[in-house]
Amino acid sequence: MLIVQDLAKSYGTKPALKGVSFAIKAGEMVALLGPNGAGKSTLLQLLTGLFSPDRGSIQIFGQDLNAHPSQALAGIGVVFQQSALDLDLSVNANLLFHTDLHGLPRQVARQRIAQALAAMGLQGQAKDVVRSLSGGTRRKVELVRALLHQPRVLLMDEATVGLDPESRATMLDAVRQLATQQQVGVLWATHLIEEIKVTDRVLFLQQGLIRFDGAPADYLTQFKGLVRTEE
Ligand SMILES: Nc1ncnc2c1ncn2[C@@H]1O[C@H](COP(=O)(O)OP(=O)(O)OP(=O)(O)O)[C@@H](O)[C@H]1O
Repeated sequence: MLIVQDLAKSYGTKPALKGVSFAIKAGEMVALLGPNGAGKSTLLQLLTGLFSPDRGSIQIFGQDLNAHPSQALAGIGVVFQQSALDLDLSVNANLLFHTDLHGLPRQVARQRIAQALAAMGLQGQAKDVVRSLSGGTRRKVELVRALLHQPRVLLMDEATVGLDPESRATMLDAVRQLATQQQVGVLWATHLIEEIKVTDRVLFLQQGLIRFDGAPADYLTQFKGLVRTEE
């Protein structure tokens, strides 16, 4: 679903990524970890096409991001830590804005939105203005939004930060099910042990390089001091 090869990026003379390679398979949920400044945000920004790498390549569902950006980006869904919703619009209007951007016919879009909201238990909230929703509900709407164009890869950038434990668990369950049942590949940036445990694999980034790529249990044995339990 996602193939990253020898990715490098510097800001001026300061390297942020020094040659990062990994792949994510269909249905695989991968935790992305690393201390502050490790290069996680840079990696996620490169994966979303926000800027170009100095070296290396990214392929999303067989499309090269550099050569075919719009086809490649059509295969990716993103939930950022920062909200991407318009607080003054209804849930429905926000979601339709996203499906319009992706060129989905309105009839298809309305069906998908209704189904996706129901799947997250939000069927009663379509007409609510986003500003009136709780943080947890807003984040669920963000997840619905990220999935409406049916991406093959989902990027979650510390998407549960600021949520209460119950909302975190709901998001985590929803994404875990999505990976397993719909074979979406997931890259989940986090610092929390609870979130790492349910993933299939851990990528640990440090100073722009992958220092660990393997099973969550092995990661936790080797690097336990570097992750947190829920605050
Ligand atoms: N716009 C920028 N200009 C200059 N340097 C930058 C810029 N963005 C990031 N950096 C530097 O690149 C390195 C990697 O930063 P990055 O934000 O990718 O790490 P991170 O793992 O996401 O950290 P955090 O967890 O603190 O967000 C750091 O040394 C950072 O200071």
